[in-house]
Amino acid sequence: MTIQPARIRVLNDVPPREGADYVLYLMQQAMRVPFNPALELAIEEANRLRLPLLVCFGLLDGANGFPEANARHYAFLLQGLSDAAAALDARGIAFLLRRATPAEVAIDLSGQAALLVLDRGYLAIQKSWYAEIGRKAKCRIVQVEGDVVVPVETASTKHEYAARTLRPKLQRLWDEYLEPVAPRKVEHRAEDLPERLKLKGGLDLSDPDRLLAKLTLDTTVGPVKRFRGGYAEARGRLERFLKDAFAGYGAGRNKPEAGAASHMSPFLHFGHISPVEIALAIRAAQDGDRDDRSAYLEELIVRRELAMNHVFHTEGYDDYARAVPEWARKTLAEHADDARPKLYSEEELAEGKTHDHYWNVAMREMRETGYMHNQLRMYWGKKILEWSPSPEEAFARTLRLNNRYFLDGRDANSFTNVAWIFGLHDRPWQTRKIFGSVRYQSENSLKKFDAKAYERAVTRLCEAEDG
Ligand SMILES: Cc1cc2nc3c(=O)[nH]c(=O)nc-3n(C[C@H](O)[C@H](O)[C@H](O)COP(=O)(O)OP(=O)(O)OC[C@H]3O[C@@H](n4cnc5c(N)ncnc54)[C@H](O)[C@@H]3O)c2cc1C
Repeated sequence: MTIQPARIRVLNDVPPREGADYVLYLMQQAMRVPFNPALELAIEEANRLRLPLLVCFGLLDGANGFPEANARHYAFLLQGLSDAAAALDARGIAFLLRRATPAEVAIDLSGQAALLVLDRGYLAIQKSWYAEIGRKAKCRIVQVEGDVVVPVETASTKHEYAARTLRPKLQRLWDEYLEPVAPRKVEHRAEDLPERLKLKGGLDLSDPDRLLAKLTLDTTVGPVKRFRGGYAEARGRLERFLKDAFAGYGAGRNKPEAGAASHMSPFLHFGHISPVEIALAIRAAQDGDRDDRSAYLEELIVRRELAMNHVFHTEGYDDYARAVPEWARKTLAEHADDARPKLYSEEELAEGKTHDHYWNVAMREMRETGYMHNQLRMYWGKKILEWSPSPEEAFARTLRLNNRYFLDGRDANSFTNVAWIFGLHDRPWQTRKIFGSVRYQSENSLKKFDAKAYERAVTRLCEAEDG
């Protein structure tokens, strides 16, 4: 199966270097071996040039750390990298993990590379690494989009107004992109790497939890037991979801207690599983009907890729003034002086010390286990807007809490969905206090599902974290 040309961009159109030691792949987003078009393209190129492949990753910590990442995120990241390193080794491919910025690692190793393959990524920090690499790497550079179904620029060339405007564009194209990525034969194994390249400065990933302890990180938010990173974990969860919970997803996805959620978001965020692999598994599922399938693909492809579209086209996606549409900022400003019957500090919110019992339960799930069901995330965010002194402050708090506690935080989905709370991708509704015409969510939405059963599930999950 060839890699769709629209996934590939040549950043530096020079011929592959002659007399090079390897083909280099900076695996900084698609941190997995299966369904990884960048990896397979790198293998094809290495075979063609009769070279081994070297895969690398730049690990940031301390003052250099990835923005807003803490020990919870790093634990999951390292577990996934350890899994990927073992899978690469099994295919005869060398993996080098260095404590440096991704740009430093790639630029340094590009000196002996025939060509460099990169993943794509649309957050500001990812774009800054790739821009630096594009300027300084000393060889041909090819970038491959492996973490969306339809490449962002192919799906649409503009900032989309809402899901309804992007959906038909994606639906027209997605069959073309829902193709398996066949593993290529590795013709020149890592043993072929010359002696002088015996990977100096590499970190040992055989025990990711031990490596975690050596890093300088924000440890005030710790690892969770509920989720362990890596492709094997992601695939296992997906299979359990398809067997036990997928039938009924269409009707049950709005019921947090029903278990009708795949929990794929942390794995998607870290690139531990491909959205193409998930979508193909959904299409092939034995259980579940048309409704379940289309509801899931709506979330996985339309909603997720709408978020990519927003971040791609919005320079200040983390800034209230630039991420929230004008009509929504205007109506929220008109109601900025409305009396707020309840006001909480960010600490009170983080600790779940509000008058709203089920909001506190949801906050506990997030704080202690790193996840919350989509239905409750909407309620959670709308209440922060209601209980904060201004919409600007509410936006900043929601984003900080989101990115601090969720394992899937700091994602295009995080920035887009937080902005959705404030009116992005939505339309004006009936006007009311504080919210103006931005959509409101009342406590009545808690009556649409079995909140007590949800609370029992959260208690069990949190006890398992303590045990
Ligand atoms: C205020 C708020 C904050 C959010 N923050 C994040 C975040 O930080 N990171 C994140 O990944 N998602 C976020 N979401 C979107 C959504 O809630 C999660 O993606 C979803 O709950 C993840 O759980 P799951 O994998 O079990 O979902 P499932 O229901 O099993 O859905 C499958 C996949 O579809 C995608 N998806 C589902 N719902 C949405 C959605 N509303 N928008 C975009 N993609 C979606 C996700 O990739 C998800 O993994 C947020 C939503 C809201 C309202």
